[in-house]
Amino acid sequence: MKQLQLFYKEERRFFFSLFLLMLVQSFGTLLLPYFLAKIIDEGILKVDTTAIWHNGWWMFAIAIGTVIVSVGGSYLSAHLSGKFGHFLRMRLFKKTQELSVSAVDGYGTPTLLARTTSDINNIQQILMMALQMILPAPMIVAASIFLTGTVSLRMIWVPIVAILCFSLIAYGVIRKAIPLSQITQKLVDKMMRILRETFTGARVIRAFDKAAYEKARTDQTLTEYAKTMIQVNRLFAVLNPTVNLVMGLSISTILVYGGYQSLQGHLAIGSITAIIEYTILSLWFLTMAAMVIVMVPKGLTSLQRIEEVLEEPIDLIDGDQTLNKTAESETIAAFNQVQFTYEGAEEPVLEDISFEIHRGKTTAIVGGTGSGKSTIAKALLRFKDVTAGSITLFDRNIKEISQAELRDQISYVPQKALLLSGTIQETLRFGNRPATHEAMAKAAEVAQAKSFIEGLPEGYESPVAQKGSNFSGGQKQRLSIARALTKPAEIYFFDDSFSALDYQTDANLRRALKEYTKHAAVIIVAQRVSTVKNADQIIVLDNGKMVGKGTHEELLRNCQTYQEFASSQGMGGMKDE
Ligand SMILES: Nc1ncnc2c1ncn2[C@@H]1O[C@H](COP(=O)(O)OP(=O)(O)OP(=O)(O)O)[C@@H](O)[C@H]1O
Repeated sequence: MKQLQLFYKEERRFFFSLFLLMLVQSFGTLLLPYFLAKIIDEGILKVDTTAIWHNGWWMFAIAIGTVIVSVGGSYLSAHLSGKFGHFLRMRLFKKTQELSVSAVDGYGTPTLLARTTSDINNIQQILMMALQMILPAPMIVAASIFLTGTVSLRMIWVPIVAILCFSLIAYGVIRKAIPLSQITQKLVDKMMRILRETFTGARVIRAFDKAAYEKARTDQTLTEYAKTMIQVNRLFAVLNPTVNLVMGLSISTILVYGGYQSLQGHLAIGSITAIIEYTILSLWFLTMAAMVIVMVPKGLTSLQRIEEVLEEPIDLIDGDQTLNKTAESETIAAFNQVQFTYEGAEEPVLEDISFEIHRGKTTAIVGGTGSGKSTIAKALLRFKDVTAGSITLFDRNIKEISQAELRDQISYVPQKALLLSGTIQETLRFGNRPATHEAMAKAAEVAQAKSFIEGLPEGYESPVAQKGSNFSGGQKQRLSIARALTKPAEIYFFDDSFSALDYQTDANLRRALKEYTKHAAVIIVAQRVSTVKNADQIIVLDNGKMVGKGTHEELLRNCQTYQEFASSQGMGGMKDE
C-alpha cells in the first residue's frame, strides 16, 4: 500500500477532483427519482401539464448533467489508474537496474516479467474499477437511506433491511472468493514460467520428442488455473440471482406496505416510486462494488509483489571515490585473496584467488567445467560482492567507486553470445554510441566479422533478430566480440568466447587482438590449449581454487592439473608446442 500512498500524495488534486465528481454524479443519480415522484404526485395525479413539463425538463437537464459528470469521472479514473501503472513500472524498472545481477537472478525472469506486465495490469484495472464502482457506492447507499427517510420515515426500514441482507450475502461470497483470487495470482506465475520454458525451449522439446510430456505439464497448469477461475465464477454466479431476489422482495414489500401506507394517507403514490428507485439504485451500486471488492485482494497481492521488489534492500552500494588512473599505470586490476559465494550456497565458489592483470598483457584462465572461471568475470564486474578479500582497479577497491565507472573500464564478452534486436551497427555501437564507422569496422575486422557483415546485402544495416537468432553460433560470437571491441576499455574480458570459432579463425582473431588491445589488459577464459598457450600468464582453477599460475611452459613443468588439461588435448609435453 506504500506505493499507493506515495502516488496519492503526488496526485492528490486529481483524487480530490474525482471524489467531487463522484459526489455530484451520485447526487444527480438520486435526484432523478425525486423529480419522478414530483411528476407523478404533482403532475399526473393532479392533471397538471405545467408541473409535468417543469419537472420533466429538470429530469432531462439532470440526466444530461449526470452523464457529463460521469464521463469526467470515468476519464479521471482511467487517467489515475493508467498513471499509477506507469508510476509502478518506472519504479520497478529502476529498481531492477539498481539491484545486483544476483538479486535479479534470485527472482528469476518469469516472475519479474509477470510482475511488470500482468501484476501491474491487474492493479491498473482494479484501481480504475474501484474508483468508479466502490467509491460512489457508500455515497449512494447513505443518500438513498436518507432520502427515503425524508420521504417517509415509516418506509426507511425497507431499504435498510434489503441492503443489510444483500451485504451479508455479499460478505459471505467475498470471504470465499478472496483466497481463491489470491491463488489465481500464484497460478499466473506458474503458467508464465511453464509457457515461457515451452516457447523458448521449443527446439529442445521437439528434438527430444518431448512435446507430449510438455503438453501434459502445460495442460495440468492451465487446468489448475481454469478450475480455480471456475470456482471464483461459480461464487459470483450466486451474487446475481441473490441481488434479483433481494430486489424483487424489496420492491414487493415497498409496493404492498407502501400501498397500505398510501391508502392510510401517509404516503404519496409518487413517493412509492421514488423509494423503489432508491432501493434499486443502492442494490445495484452495492452489487457492482461487491464484484470489484472481490478483485481488490488480487490487486493488493499484485501490489505486494511489486512492493516486495521495490523494498528489496540494495545489495550493492556505489562508492564515491574516483579512479586514479594514468596511461602509465602498469597494473590495471588485482584479485587479492578473493573469496566468492553465491546467494544461498553453502560453499564458496572461489577461494583465495590472487593475481594481477597488466597493461598490454594477456591473462588466460583455464579449468574444468564449474571450476569458477565465469565467476571471476562476475566478481570483477561486481555483479555481486566478494565475500572475502578484495578486487582493486588501479589500486582502488572496486567497492569504493561507482558501478558505472567500474563497468566503463571493462568490455565483456559473455560466454553465451546474447545479442539484442536491432541492426548490426546498433549492436556494435551498444557500448559506444558515438563510435565512428571506421572504429566499428576496425572492431569487426579484428573480431573476424568484417567480411561476413560486408557480404550481407544490407551490410552494417542488416537486421539482428531477438537473441541474434538469424545468425549462426560462430557469427553471433564474432558479433558479440566486435561489440566488445567497439567499446574503448582498460580490460577486455572474453569468457570462453572463442569456442564456436574454427581453429584458423580463432588464431587470426588472437593475432589481430594482440595489436588492437596492446594498450589494455586482456583476460581470456578458454577450453583450448591452443587459445591460451601464448598468454603472458595462465591461471589454472580447480574447484574454485587457484592451483597454478604461470606461462604455458612453466605450468607444463610444475602444475599437474594443467599438464592433464594439456595432455587431454594432445599437448602434454614441451615437444608438442
Ligand atoms: N547464479 C549462481 N548461483 C549459484 N551458483 C552458481 C551460480 N552461477 C554459477 N554457480 C555455481 O558456481 C560454480 C562455478 O560456476 P562458473 O560458471 O563460474 O564455472 P565455469 O568454470 O565458468 O564453468 P563452465 O566452464 O562450465 O562455464 C558452479 O558450481 C556453478 O554451479
